[in-house]
Order: sequence, then structure tokens, then C-alpha cells
Amino acid sequence: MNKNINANRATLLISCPERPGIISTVSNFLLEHKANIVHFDQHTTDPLAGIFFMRIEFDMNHFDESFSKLKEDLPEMAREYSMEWKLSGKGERKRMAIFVSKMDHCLLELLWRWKSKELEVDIPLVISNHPDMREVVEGFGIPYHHIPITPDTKAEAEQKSVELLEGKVDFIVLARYMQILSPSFISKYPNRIINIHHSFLPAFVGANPYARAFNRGVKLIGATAHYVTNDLDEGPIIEQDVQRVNHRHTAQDLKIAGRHVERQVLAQAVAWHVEDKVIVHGNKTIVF
Ligand SMILES: Nc1nc2c(c(=O)[nH]1)N[C@@H](CN(C=O)c1ccc(C(=O)N[C@@H](CCC(=O)O)C(=O)O)cc1)CN2
Repeated sequence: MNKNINANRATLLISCPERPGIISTVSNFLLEHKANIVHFDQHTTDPLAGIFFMRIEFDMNHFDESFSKLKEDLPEMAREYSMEWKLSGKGERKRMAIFVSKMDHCLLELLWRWKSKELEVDIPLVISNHPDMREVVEGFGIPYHHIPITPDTKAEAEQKSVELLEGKVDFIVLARYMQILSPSFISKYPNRIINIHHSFLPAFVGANPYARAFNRGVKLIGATAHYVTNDLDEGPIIEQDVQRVNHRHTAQDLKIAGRHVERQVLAQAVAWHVEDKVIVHGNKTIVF
């Protein structure tokens, strides 16, 4: 359950060079701004010369006034400790776009969780390079945009997506979307595009991982949710899981078994992103 939707709840994410006194400084800063800490997590990569990560959830009475003052004063503290930070709160519902091709299982998992209010986001639109999912998506009352793609029209098609998304979404989920996004597109949403790859990365990067896994005779199949970067399927991993398989399984059996893993892994990664539980550092994530 995303507690950020709590009217008086806010979340602060911090990354900075490790040094003594960070926790004390941040907790005093919050106290001075009338914030009551509800959850507190931190991680240090290397106490001697590492990076310090922190996630704090806090409540504020008289939220609007206190939150505004906190937001105004935060940069000064951040400068002193060379902090990168992200502050969100007051029920700010994130706006999620979904990209899909022909497969429905990951799309439906997200839509079911949205409809049941488990996933507390807004979904302004779904974009697809195929018409197949129109009826499903419009059945949930969500606009569906079919933008066909061929090798010759890829750039033009992507520009149409850019225009549809402009100012409407905070992040994008690729729910088995089978088109490689351009660096230009990705640059507009840094660490804000989540993909589900249907293998336990780094195994079987790229297309047709189940067929390659079957040919390799694997005993585990898996799925990986990661942020999208220009390096195909090599972005920061958010969540993974696996499922045992054996010699009796056909390649099709692997695909069917894999679908259950994919949808759970993707939904968990999206939930953690929505709840501001993920910090990206380099090509890795810290998930609180
Ligand atoms: N820039 C990135 N784009 C995408 C990524 C990524 O990591 N970086 N992940 C993919 C999803 N994906 C595997 O999970 C994947 C999808 C598609 C392909 C591919 O070869 N697509 C071909 C077209 C295939 C078709 O038309 O059916 C292509 O785009 O030329 C590989 C991996 C989503 N995008």
C-alpha cells in the first residue's frame, strides 16, 4: 500500500558522500520543520569512503505551510552535504503510462492492481504498436493509442508517443513492449522507464530469451524488472525472481510458466517505484 497518498505523509530520499553526522543533521532538520518521522531506512556502501543512502517517511500537521518551508530550506542542507535528494508528498499521485505490444499478462496485472486501488497511480494513457489490447484497455476506461511501427517509421512513431506523453506522465512502464526505445526518448525519462525482461538477467539479454533458455537446458527461468537505458536490458535492476523448470517442459511451457513470474516481478517493481522506495546509484539500485 502506498502510504504517500496519506494526506499528511511525505517521503525524502537522499544520496550523499558518507561522513559522520548525516543522520543527526537530517533528523534535526525534520524536527525543526515540525516533521514526525514514521519510517527511516539507511544504507552505506562503504563506511570509510562510500556513499550514504537514506529514505525517510514523515508526517506533518499543518502540512501545506510546513512542507513548503521544508522544501524551501532543504537545498541549503543538501549543499552542505553534497546531497542528491527527492522529496514527494501530500498525496502526490504519480501518473503512469503503459506501453504494450501483443501480450496481455503484464498489462492486466498492472490494470487489476490499479483498479483494486492497490497501485495508487493515475493511468492517463496506454500506447501500443499493435491494436490487440485496445478492447482490454478501453474496458478499464483508459485511453488507448495505437501507433503502428515499422523499421522505416520507427522515429516518426516514437515522436508521436513523445507528443502524447508530454506533460501528462511521471513515468512509463514497458509491459512486454517489444520495441527498442531510442536514446533520445530515454533521455526524456531518466530512470523513469521500467521494463520487464523475460529472463533472469544478465542471462539471455535481448529477444527470444525463453527459446534460448530452452535450448540451453536451464533448470530456472526468471524475470527481471529494470530501468531502461541505452544498453539493451542492462539498466539498473529493481526486482527479479525465478521459477524452477525441468526437462519435461517445452519451450512453450517455459513461456507460460514465465508469464506468472513476469507479472509479479513487474508489479512489485512498479509498486516500489511509486512508493519512492528505489534509489538508483550508477547501474545499481538501493531498494528500501
Ligand atoms: N533502449 C531500450 N529499449 C528497450 C529495452 C531496453 O532495455 N532499452 N527493453 C526492451 C524490452 N525487450 C526485452 O525485454 C526487448 C524488446 C524488443 C527487442 C527487439 O529486438 N525489438 C526489435 C523489433 C522486434 C519486433 O518488431 O517484434 C526492434 O526494436 O528493432 C529486444 C528486447 C524494450 N525496449
